[in-house]
Amino acid sequence: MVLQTAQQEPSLTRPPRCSVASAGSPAAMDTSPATPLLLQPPAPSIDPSAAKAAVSKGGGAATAVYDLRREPKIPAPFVWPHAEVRPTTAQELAVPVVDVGVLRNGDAAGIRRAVAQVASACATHGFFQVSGHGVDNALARAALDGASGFFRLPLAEKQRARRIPGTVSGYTSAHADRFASKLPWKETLSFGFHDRAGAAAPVVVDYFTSTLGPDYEPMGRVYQEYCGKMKELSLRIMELLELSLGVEKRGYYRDFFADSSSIMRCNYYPPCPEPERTLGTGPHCDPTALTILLQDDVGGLEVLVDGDWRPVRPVPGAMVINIGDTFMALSNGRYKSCLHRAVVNRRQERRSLAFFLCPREDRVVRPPPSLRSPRQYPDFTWADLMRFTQRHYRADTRTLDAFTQWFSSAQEAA
Ligand SMILES: C=C1C[C@]23C[C@H]1CC[C@H]2[C@]1(C)CCC[C@@](C)(C(=O)O)[C@H]1[C@@H]3C(=O)O
Ligand SMILES: O=C(O)CCC(=O)C(=O)O
Ligand SMILES: [Fe+2]
Repeated sequence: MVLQTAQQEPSLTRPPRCSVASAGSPAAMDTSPATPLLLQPPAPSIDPSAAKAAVSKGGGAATAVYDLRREPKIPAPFVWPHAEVRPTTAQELAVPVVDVGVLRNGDAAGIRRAVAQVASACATHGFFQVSGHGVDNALARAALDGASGFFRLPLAEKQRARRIPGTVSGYTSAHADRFASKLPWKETLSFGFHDRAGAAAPVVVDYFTSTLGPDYEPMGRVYQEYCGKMKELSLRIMELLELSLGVEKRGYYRDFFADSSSIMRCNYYPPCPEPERTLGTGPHCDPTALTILLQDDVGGLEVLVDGDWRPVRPVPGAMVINIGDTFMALSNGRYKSCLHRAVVNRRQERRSLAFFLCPREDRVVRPPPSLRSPRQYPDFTWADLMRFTQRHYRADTRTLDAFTQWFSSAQEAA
């Protein structure tokens, strides 16, 4: 890893008043000028050996070089509080596999079954898996392998796509450019997928070619097609959620997301010499509306159910679905955003692709009339919540509550 001086994140006028802390998570983003660590993942199956940490000073900024391939134990910034790395219970979570293909062929009994499965999952832990999703294996495989190919590039090449401060797009290693502690043991590559009335401009292809060059056009095309399929699947799932909530206006959620500003995130979790002391992704609810997760066969996703962290076993060909904070607000709290995390292991790298469905930035998040009273959350836009998570608050187990307090106090003061 190479230490560099952090970019001072621009801050909005009124940072959150509340110094909310929950489950040991930081009250608000640590905006002190952290000296970020860049985690260069070991090539696969490298066993750590003797530690070598050299600290050298240059130009007034302290720089330290860690080589995670050699560290016998993980650097302090990656060590999480025990409360958050609590071990997993052995018992896997029985997550229903919902056949969403029934929506395409109008199978009334199948639709009733799917609606009942979704209602039951969302009334408890909020996770379900989907089959009949229409994403062919070759495309899913290409998207997963594309992620491996990118994360195996030399650090300097990946850094050409480094995250733009204050936004979610780009490459990050351990979020070391944003946080000074509880660093997640992962690298990520995120980019936007915007479509208007179902027509998607080649924004993903453009992202790869403009950020990384024309050689990355094929990779951009894979993810452009993949994101298009994810959006189609998201809208079918919105139909099932609508039916399961008894929303009187058919198409309310589907129309709400017809225009979208979604986020695609590739997660890469290198093997870790001390997996029991860190996390790949810390305990959180997704601030977004719906997450479609394609995971490889390694396993690591865990859901908090009745105080226990329960593994979600990868089901070949299925995709994992969970609702996030924005949909919790769209259902006026009827469905809860799901609390989950990702653990790492000693032996195997793990990849997961998360497609986060988000409304158009300026769309006001408001539940359908039949679910509106009493209102649990204020009207807000996705741009408001997104900026909150990118500039003021590290998304954790109670992001929407913290956001609501911050947003309401900012409105009162205005
Ligand atoms: C809007 C987002 C913020 C995060 C990426 C998307 C949806 C999930 C969020 C995240 C994964 C929740 C856990 C903390 C986080 C910082 C992370 O570990 O990556 C969150 C993402 C982010 O802020 O980059
Ligand atoms: O990698 C996983 O299994 C989960 C990742 C996740 O929750 C996220 O990126 O929001
Ligand atoms: Fe998540």
